[in-house]
Amino acid sequence: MTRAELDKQPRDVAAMFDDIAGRYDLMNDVLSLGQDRIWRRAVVNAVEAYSGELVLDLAAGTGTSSESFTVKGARVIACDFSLGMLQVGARRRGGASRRGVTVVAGDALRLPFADETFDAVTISFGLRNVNDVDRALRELLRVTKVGGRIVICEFSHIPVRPLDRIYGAGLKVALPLVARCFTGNPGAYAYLSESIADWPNQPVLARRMQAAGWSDVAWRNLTLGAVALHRGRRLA
Ligand SMILES: C[S@@+](CC[C@H](N)C(=O)[O-])C[C@H]1O[C@@H](n2cnc3c(N)ncnc32)[C@H](O)[C@@H]1O
Repeated sequence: MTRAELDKQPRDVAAMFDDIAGRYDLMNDVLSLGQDRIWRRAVVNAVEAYSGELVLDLAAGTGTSSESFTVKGARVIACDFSLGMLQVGARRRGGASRRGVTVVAGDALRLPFADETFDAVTISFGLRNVNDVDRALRELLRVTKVGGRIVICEFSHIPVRPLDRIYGAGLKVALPLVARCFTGNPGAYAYLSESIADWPNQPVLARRMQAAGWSDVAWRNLTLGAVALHRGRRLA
């Protein structure tokens, strides 16, 4: 049973996701009470990928969202460094390159793509797990075409402080408890609540995106701010 700590050592993070890959999508539905489907739909709308475009779905995991980006004809590269997560997804889709989605193993801190490859890049619930967020934001910028866009979906903070504290305390108790019933790795879900509590709030993440070189940065809260969608553009 492997769990990552808040220093987010890449080996621990990848091993933790390898460990929970089989039940990952089921747990998302259970723990979010189905809200994850609403969040994913919001990401697809924000990415707005069209025919002829190439989209990078970074930290794609099992690729639950990846296929949705192909609906209007875009092609998607689903990239992750957990081979366990990628394999579960590829098995489910019937292959590593199916229905407009191609799976590529890679690290967010050293993306295996040339400069200015993608029309849009997106990362859902992945950035929080990367041990050098600013470097990942710069890598994402590097592989995005000038004029291209980024959409980040991540757990965030309810803007009303006392509510956020109550919510955080609830997560700390509930996540490992529920995970104990459904998975053999409650530690991974203790890490989830700890990493959410430790994650910067919406304005701070927006400033870090700007510092990495992203322009027109804005965000929108989902589920009262429990999740936030940040967007930006590469202008130069
Ligand atoms: C919570 S899952 C999110 C999966 C998927 N995006 C989703 O929305 O369900 C986080 C994913 O980030 C991946 N990840 C974390 N750090 C990474 C890195 N440095 N490079 C590539 N993938 C990474 C993990 O392997 C894991 O699959």
